[in-house]
Amino acid sequence: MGELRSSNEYDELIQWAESQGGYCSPSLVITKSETSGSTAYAKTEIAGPNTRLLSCPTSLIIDYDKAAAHIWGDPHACPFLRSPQIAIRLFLCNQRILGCDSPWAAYIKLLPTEFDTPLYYSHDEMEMLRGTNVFGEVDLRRHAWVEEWKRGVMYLPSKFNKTLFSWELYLWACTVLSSRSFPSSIVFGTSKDHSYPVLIPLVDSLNHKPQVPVYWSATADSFTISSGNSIAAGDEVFNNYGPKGNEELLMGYGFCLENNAFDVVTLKLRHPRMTPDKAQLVSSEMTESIFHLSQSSPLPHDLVNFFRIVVANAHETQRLLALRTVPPLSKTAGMRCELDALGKLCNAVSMKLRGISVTGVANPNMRQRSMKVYISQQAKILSQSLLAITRAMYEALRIQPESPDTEDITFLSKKVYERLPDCGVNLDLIFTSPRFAEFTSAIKQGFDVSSPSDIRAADIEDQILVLFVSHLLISAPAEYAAWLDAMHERYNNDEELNEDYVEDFERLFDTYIPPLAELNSNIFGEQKWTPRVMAWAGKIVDSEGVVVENCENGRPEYWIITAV
Ligand SMILES: C[S@@+](CC[C@H](N)C(=O)[O-])C[C@H]1O[C@@H](n2cnc3c(N)ncnc32)[C@H](O)[C@@H]1O
Repeated sequence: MGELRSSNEYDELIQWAESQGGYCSPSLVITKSETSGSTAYAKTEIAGPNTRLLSCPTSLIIDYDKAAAHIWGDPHACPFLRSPQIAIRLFLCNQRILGCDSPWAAYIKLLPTEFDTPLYYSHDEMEMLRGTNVFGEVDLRRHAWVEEWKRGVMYLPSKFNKTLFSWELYLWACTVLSSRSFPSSIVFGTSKDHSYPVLIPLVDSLNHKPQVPVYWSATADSFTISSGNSIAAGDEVFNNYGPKGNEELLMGYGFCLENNAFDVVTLKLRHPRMTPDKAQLVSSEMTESIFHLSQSSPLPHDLVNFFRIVVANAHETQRLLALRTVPPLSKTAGMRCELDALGKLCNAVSMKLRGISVTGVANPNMRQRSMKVYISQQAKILSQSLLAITRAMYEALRIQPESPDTEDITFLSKKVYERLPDCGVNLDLIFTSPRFAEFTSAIKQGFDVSSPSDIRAADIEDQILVLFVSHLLISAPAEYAAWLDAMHERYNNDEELNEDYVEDFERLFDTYIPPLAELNSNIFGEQKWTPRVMAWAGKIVDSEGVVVENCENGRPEYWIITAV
């Protein structure tokens, strides 16, 4: 590789571009900064708006046609029409190999050769990212680029010395493209679906500042960036790379922004196996769905809806299908579904939050600073999401919002948990309620247990709940009338309680009911106790329950929601 660096590097770049029809505003000075390559400043005030800053002639823009023609002689002979970025990366590699002999030498020699993107991180640096999306993404991206590199080099015409096209050189080309390219859809008007990255020498010398007003304009002859407002003398002159979150900035560009208003947490959720009705509700052929949490939208409707679909029982699924045409806010399929969906979402978000941590380092370097900003903002958005989920639980349980509002999630979660006895039953409630003392006493004797913990330890929670719900179905207490009616309508029919299903409960009936009837004939001696009633209760226990974490001891509890 030829030696490329010179002292007045940026002047040479400007002269080279201007000699071919390019432009650099006389008010601009481009210098080399310590940390992030070139930085542009306003030498004198730039009067805005719409003052031309930099232009690159189309003849110098590095695009697919030039890359393909340069390497394969004829763009039609290039095998990468569908992956134009491969041709451009190979082209860039070759320009670097050519050194001073490259027609783009004035540009290539100024391109950075070291990057702070995570593909350049050491093992220890990667460890600091453990638990984040970037941690997993790095290996995937490296793998994809390595495969691309192998394919690219394989198809290089024989006139090229393939041994010079090393993986390190290809990675450099990939990173140059990820950190400073423009989309062909904007530069050449190619369709968005077929957009690919192109390099625009000189115009790519500006750093990123979100929301800074700039204009990009393309003509047949050149591509120009103009300022959208006036810039005072001495101020840095920025481009605006678009609304990018820190994950995208870190992966593609190697830096992060503090208080980045466009930051998001991306949640990729694999689809569990779904019934055809649920698959229809998800309305995607994909195997996973992607959601973005942000400060302004910490609990997106489509994310909650995805969890509703995942947790919905058959009846709730039908309700969701019927509600499809209703605006997103009203897509609830009842309290149980809401609680289950929000609970599972809460677990997923908490797990993600627990998986990441900011490692404190004295005198952090640029990479460590970026990671700290990235991870702490991810944690902040995840915490906001947990708060929004807890508030949504308030709404689902019809609890009056706190006044004044609080962000204390522990306090809010405690209130949610305390509300549950008004909406459902669990083992603990059955065991402590005087109303069910007679039932509980027979269970204690019959099963030789003294508490709900004993029942859970013996792994017979389901059976006890089936006995309890059967007891409610048989005794039909007035305060459960509305719920019992709903349960009758949903599950007490021949389709739900078919012979095979009821047969499974015959053994349960024979094992439990006669001995319990001896202990308490008042409750268990009733003629109404049949395998079918127990099967009906079994359906209810299976479908109308929700696992909730006890906020005091963190233990999962199974609640049957009886509010309708
Ligand atoms: C298109 S280049 C911008 C000009 C660049 N400074 C150069 O070396 O030519 C993009 C790179 O500049 C740096 N950069 C851009 N904006 C930045 C910012 N706001 N903070 C830190 N680095 C930035 C990053 O290294 C990024 O990969």
